[in-house]
Parts: sequence; C-alpha cells; structure tokens
Amino acid sequence: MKKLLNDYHFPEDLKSMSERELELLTYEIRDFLIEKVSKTGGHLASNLGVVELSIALHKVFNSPKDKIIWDVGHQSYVHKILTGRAACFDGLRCLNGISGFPKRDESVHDMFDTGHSSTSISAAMGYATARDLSGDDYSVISVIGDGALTGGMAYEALNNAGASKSKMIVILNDNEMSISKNIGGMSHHLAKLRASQTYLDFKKQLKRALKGIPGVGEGLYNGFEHIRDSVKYAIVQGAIFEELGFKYFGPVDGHNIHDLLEVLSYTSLMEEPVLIHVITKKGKGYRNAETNPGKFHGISAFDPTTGNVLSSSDNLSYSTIFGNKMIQLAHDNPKVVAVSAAMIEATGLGKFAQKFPKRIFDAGIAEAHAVTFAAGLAANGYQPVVAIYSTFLQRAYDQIVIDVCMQNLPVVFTIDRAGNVGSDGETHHGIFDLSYLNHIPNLTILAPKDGKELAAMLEYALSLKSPCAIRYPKGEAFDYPSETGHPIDGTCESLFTGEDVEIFAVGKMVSIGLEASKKLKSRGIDSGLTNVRFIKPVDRNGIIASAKRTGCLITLEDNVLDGGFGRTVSAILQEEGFTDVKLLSLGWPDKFIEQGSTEELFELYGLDSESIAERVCDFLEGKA
Ligand SMILES: Cc1ncc(C[n+]2csc(CCOP(=O)(O)OP(=O)(O)O)c2C)c(N)n1
Ligand SMILES: CC(=O)[C@@H](O)[C@H](O)COP(=O)(O)O
Ligand SMILES: [Mg+2]
Repeated sequence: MKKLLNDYHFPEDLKSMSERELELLTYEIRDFLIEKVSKTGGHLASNLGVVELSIALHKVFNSPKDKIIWDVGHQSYVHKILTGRAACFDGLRCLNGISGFPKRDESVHDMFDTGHSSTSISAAMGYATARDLSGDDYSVISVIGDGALTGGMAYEALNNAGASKSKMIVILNDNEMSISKNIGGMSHHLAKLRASQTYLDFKKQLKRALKGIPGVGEGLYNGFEHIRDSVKYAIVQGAIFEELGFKYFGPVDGHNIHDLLEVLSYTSLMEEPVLIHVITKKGKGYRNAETNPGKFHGISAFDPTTGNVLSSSDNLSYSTIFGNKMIQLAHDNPKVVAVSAAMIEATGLGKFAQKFPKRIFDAGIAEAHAVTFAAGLAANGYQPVVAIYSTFLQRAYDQIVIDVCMQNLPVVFTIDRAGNVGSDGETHHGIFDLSYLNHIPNLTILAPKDGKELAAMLEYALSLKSPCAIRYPKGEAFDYPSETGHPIDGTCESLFTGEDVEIFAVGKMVSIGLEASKKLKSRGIDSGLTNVRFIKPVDRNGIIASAKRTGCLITLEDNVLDGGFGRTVSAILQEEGFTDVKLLSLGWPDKFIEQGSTEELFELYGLDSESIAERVCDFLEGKA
C-alpha cells in the first residue's frame, strides 16, 4: 500500500488534510480499487466514480455520528476504505471476508444494510425522524444513483420526506448510467438540469458581479442565500425536487473536491430537506471502465492492464440460452415481447433488444411496475416474458398475485439467478422464490435440469393460457449427459430408477443429485433420480409411485426448505397416509445465507454431492 493510505488514520485524519493531499489520495484510492477488485471481482466502475464524493463526505461530516446511507451499496467500497477497512480488501466478497455492500454488523460506519435498490431515502428519513424524536442533532445523508432513482420507493420517500421538512441531505449521484444507460422521464429531466448553469459557477459569477458594486456589493453578497430562492428557477428551470419540498443544489462537479467540500459544508448547516445533484463519471480514472462502464459495473477477476476477465468459458450461461431462445420464439410469434427491470444485458436479452428494439421494454429498477405493465400487455393480447432475478422479483409479490395470477393472465416470468448466487451474498441469493410463489393459485412453476430444458420450457410456458414462472440458476448451463426425450407434459421426469431410495431434484440440484447418486452407489446404495420439473402443479402421481416403490424419498432444492418443494412432498405423503415412507428434504435452512463462492456455500450447508451422499447414508442408518 502507498503512503497516504498507509500512514493516515481514516476518517479522522481527513479533517486535517489539505485539498491537495485529498487530491493525491484520490489517485491512491483508485489504484487500490483497481488492484484489489481485479483479484476478487466486484463493483468497480461505480466505486471509481464516487472517490471524490466519498472523501468529501467523510471530510465534512463526522461518521458515525453523522449517518451516511448508501443506496444499493455497491458503491460503498471507498467509504469502507475510509472507515478502517482497507486492510480487509483481499477478502472482499469472499467467504468470511468483508461484504461488497454496507453491513451494520461489519462496521459502526455502515448505517443500513443494502443490496436492493432505491431504499436509502426512506431509511434516511427514518433515521432523521428518530433523531428529531430523540431531540438529537446530527446530519443524515442518503447517497442515491440516477439508476436507483428510477425505483418507485425513491419517489414515495421524496414525496414523504420533502413534506416532512425534516433536516436531511439527499445526494443524487448522476452518472447517466444504471447498469446500462439510464432510462426514463426522470433521466431526461436530469439531463436538462445537467445542461443548466452549475450552481457553483453561478455563485462565483454572482459573487464577482456583486462585489464589483462599490459600497453595496459585499452586503448584497452576504444576502445571497436569501435571494437564492428568488433566482433558483432561473438556474434550474423547475427542478422537480423543489416542487417536492427539497432545496435543490446543483449540478455540482462530482470530481472537483473543492466544489464538493463547499456545497457539503454549506448544506450541512441547513435545517431542511436538501438535494445535491452531483455529476460523476462511472469508471472515472480507469480507461477500460470509463469506456465500458457496463462491463465493469460488476466484474469477476480481471487483468488490470487489458481489462480482460481472467476466467472465461465457452459454455453458454442459462441467461444466454434464454436470450437466444427468445429470439427464435419472437421470430415465430409476433405477440411475444420482453420486459426487463434495468437488467437487459444481465438477463441475456441484449441480442434480443438489438433484433427487436420495439419489442423489448426496460422498466427501470422498477420490478413492481414491470410486472403490472406486463399484466396490462397480456390483458391486451400480448405474450410478455418478464425476465427478473429471483431476489429482485421479491419486490413484485403483490403484483404477481393480484395483477397477474388472480386475473389468470398469460405472463411468463423467467426467474434468473434462482438459488445460491455466491459472492453478492445474503441480499442477492435467490433462495426464496419457490416459497413466495408456491401458494399462488393459477401459477405454473417450472425448473429446468439443464440449458436445453430451459429452452423447451420457455416454449411450453408460452403455449399456456395462464401465468408461468421458470426459475434457473446463475452461470454456466448444465448439459445432462444423455437425451431423455421426455416431453414437458405436467409430469416429473424419471432419469433412472433405484431400489433403495428415490432422489427428487429441482432444477440445478439434478446435476448435483446425479453426482451424489454415483457416490451413493460406491457406498452400496442404489438410488434413482427424478427431475421434478413441475414444482406446481406438482406431479402427485409420480411422487406417490416412487414412494410406493422405494419407501424412501430424498428431495433436493436450491431454495429455503420452508415453503419449498420438500414441504410439498411431505404434505402429499401425509395426505395420502404414507406414514411409513421415509422423507429427507435438503435445501437452505431458515437463515440468511452469507457470501462465498457458490461451491463453498453448497459445501458449507451440506448441499454439495459429497455432503448429500453422506447425509443420505446417515439418514438411512437412522443417524439423521
Ligand atoms: C431492486 C433492485 N433491482 C435491481 C438491482 C440491480 N442493480 C444493481 S446496481 C443497479 C444500477 C444502479 O444504478 P445507479 O443507482 O445509478 O448506480 P451506479 O452504478 O450508476 O453508480 C442495478 C439495476 C438492484 N440492486 N436492486
Ligand atoms: C449490485 C447489484 O445488485 C448487481 O450489480 C448484481 O451484483 C449483479 O449480479 P450478477 O453479477 O449476478 O449479474
Ligand atoms: Mg448511475
């Protein structure tokens, strides 16, 4: 590590550092970020963009007394470096290492756990209200990106906080980017604000002009803040934030430490809601990231010189297979359209967007709206496919229930990143979807064992006249070693039978179950393997037949056990009076699962093939 990062104690020592030293620090921090993230992977571009802003925040405010709340939190690395965690960066996003997101358990400087977008203004308002109720006095600051500002919660909070008149600062970090280019009416509004004369330039000009008037200039300048209100519309042309009750300051150059310090120092004294519009460049200071901020938004380990990702594979991911199949289906059926919530590329719809620009709809970071928007499309004759990560679809539970399923509309949900996602950790694991969908009437829920089956299931889902969800995991698609040729017809798929036990595996767990079955064989246990396929409606007859044949069922799912497939099987056995059939259900326990590589986590929780084989043996021996 270099000098400033080594020799200073942050955040305390920032207070005595000169602006020149702070500027030198920005270079060290950028080098540090590139070096560390190139090894562990992580959210690089967003962090490179907030180096000056994070330094200025910690220089002006006194964390943890003053509360800084990061929206999404993927841009909190610099904050972590400046709050005593630089030495922990080798373990960033690793098992037992520091998180890539703010964690209250990790540091007193992390005020609110995040990972899901658009919550920071609500949380900040809660902090500010609690402060006021307790009669305390400190600042509460929310830092929210222009992408996160496309999320509905942010508007609900602005509406509420602006009217509350409570002292708080919202910093809008506008880099014109979500993961991809930002979209929507608000982003157009921000573009207009960006094009307006900057607040600080304006202030400097005003100062110069007024001081030039002999005798009255100084006094007039001192009264500047009083006239700010009367001239603000000339500067910002009706910034929507002012209408909602926030004092708007901006646009401010987010890479100019001097300007940032000035605007933060001034607004820290204000006793009302303030919004500071800061302009930054995503990827700032690292050419590879500046020119391709989407790639460096969230990247795995890479070569810092070339920017090339270190481990790449020729095998297709589930997302790519989904995107390719969508292109084929859209060619054949003009009613097929795609809906995304700010994740077109990541969900595999990039090529589809190029081929069918009029049939792809990016709702912004607005999962609830995306789902009801799709319901409207379906009610009016279209066949929308809504591609959203499992964890983010949690945002749209009520919309799935009332707007889609209650009306029995043919919306297809393609649920990417279902199950264990690895290093993004507890906010991002998609381990709840089977539980939050299983009980919804009219909904069909499918999980493919491999990439080919995902494509076939998508075709099947679009042939239905009712809602359907297909869940599949992050990463490279599995390819089942033999052709099974079993049609997708509402039944589960027996892959091979065994005398002693029958393993019912959901989705990704088929590949792990296959390995476990081989390991069981070497321990003298003959197991069959069934690909569940239909989680709902479940193939009751298939389960009963296996129960009768073997008298022992094992269920495997990459979902929490509560409300999952294993519980469905348990209910069926009970309802059918199979009290002597043995059932072992394996899945995630009733807790939030930490970060780590996907393999490490499967192993840690006994869900890798070796552990499964061992647990089945113990179960058969009556040990578990
Ligand atoms: C509810 C939810 N949906 C989607 C995401 C995925 N996501 C993470 S960061 C991001 C873009 C955020 O853009 P912005 O707030 O402008 O931050 P920037 O990366 O530009 O600094 C998205 C879509 C998320 N974290 N939460
Ligand atoms: C911060 C965030 O929510 C996303 O950037 C997420 O980390 C993306 O995950 P994938 O890498 O699985 O697309
Ligand atoms: Mg942005």
